[in-house]
Amino acid sequence: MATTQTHHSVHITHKDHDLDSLQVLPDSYQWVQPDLFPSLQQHSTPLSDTLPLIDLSLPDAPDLIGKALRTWGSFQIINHGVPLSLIHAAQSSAIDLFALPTPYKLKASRTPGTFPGYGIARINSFFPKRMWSESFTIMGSPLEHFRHLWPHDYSKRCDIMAEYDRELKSLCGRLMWIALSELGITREDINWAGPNEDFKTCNAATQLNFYPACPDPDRAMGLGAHTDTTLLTVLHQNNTRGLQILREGRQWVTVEPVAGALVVQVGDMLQIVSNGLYKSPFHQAVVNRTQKRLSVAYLFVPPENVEMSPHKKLLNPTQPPLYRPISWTDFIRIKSNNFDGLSCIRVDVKDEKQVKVG
Ligand SMILES: C=C1C[C@]23C[C@@]1(O)CC[C@H]2[C@@]12CCC[C@@](C)(C(=O)O1)[C@H]2[C@@H]3C(=O)O
Ligand SMILES: O=C(O)CCC(=O)C(=O)O
Ligand SMILES: [Fe+2]
Repeated sequence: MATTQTHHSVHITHKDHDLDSLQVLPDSYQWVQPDLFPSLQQHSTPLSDTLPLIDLSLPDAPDLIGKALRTWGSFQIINHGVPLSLIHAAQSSAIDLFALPTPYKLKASRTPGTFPGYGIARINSFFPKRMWSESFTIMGSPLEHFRHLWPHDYSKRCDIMAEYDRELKSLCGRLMWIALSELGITREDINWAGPNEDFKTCNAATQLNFYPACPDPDRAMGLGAHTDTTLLTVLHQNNTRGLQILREGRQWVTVEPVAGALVVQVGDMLQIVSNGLYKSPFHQAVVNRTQKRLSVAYLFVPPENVEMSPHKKLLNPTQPPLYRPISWTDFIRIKSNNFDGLSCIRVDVKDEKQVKVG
């Protein structure tokens, strides 16, 4: 595993494989698991845990969420208020998109240096082998791309994605206040939640991930282990298993698909704000021999140029800040060249003494 960007371009070209048509796993896709997690091999006793499933409509939800965030950095929620019909409509547009012939999809390719559009995940560039997946990223309106993909039928699909963005943004605002309140941080303590204190000033991307059925799933990887750069990621997976979360740095735990549930994960930015009390979990997506898999990830990020830093309410002489202040714009730039972006902004012991706490 390289720590700086060395490997593949993240743009799909005509020369790339059409994964659906392959009967044998090409060498370029034969995954080599990075030696990132040495303790994975050392422990023989499995942790027989499942990711907490929380009913957001119940009064004990905030308490359970606080606990899940401090232990797993993740949980699943039901009764979250996002209409299931909308989730299914977004998912069905994603299925239609990836089913289009490759030359069509290439018309909506990401252009170098930008995120929106069709291609492979940014993190491909850090790994020596290719991942068994394709993706489409939506930031703002997908109109220009959708017009190429569905010249006669783009408008309704744009409306669905706009509605998905509104609903998920509002859910993320709710979840942000729960996560912060559980740390004792109140509305008076945050000055970047926007005029209505609902985090509507935050930005987001909707990432559609598609994992075709794979002829040799044990030797391939859908999406390699990574942490998200976000504040929060809220993910819907279809009814096919694949998402795995690294538990206590030592065991991959499969997140069981639950109809209508959404998986919530802490991202690096919330790890910074919480001064490491909430940790962004490593996660990966494995693939399947017979079933294709689809996930829709909502990546909720801070306003572009506001500096995020460990919240001062969480700091004291024995708990000094672990990270230096950084904006989303600067941090995503660091992460585009460094796999472990958080280590690049960690305050080391000698600097800690110089940082004023309080
Ligand atoms: C908001 C974002 C998070 C993301 C980078 C991006 O600007 C848009 C794509 C996102 C995504 C989705 C798949 C996994 C991930 C690591 C990647 O390669 O692209 C995340 C990025 C991230 O969290 O850094
Ligand atoms: O497909 C999945 O379950 C994981 C997707 C993911 O990690 C992401 O989009 O960041
Ligand atoms: Fe992710």
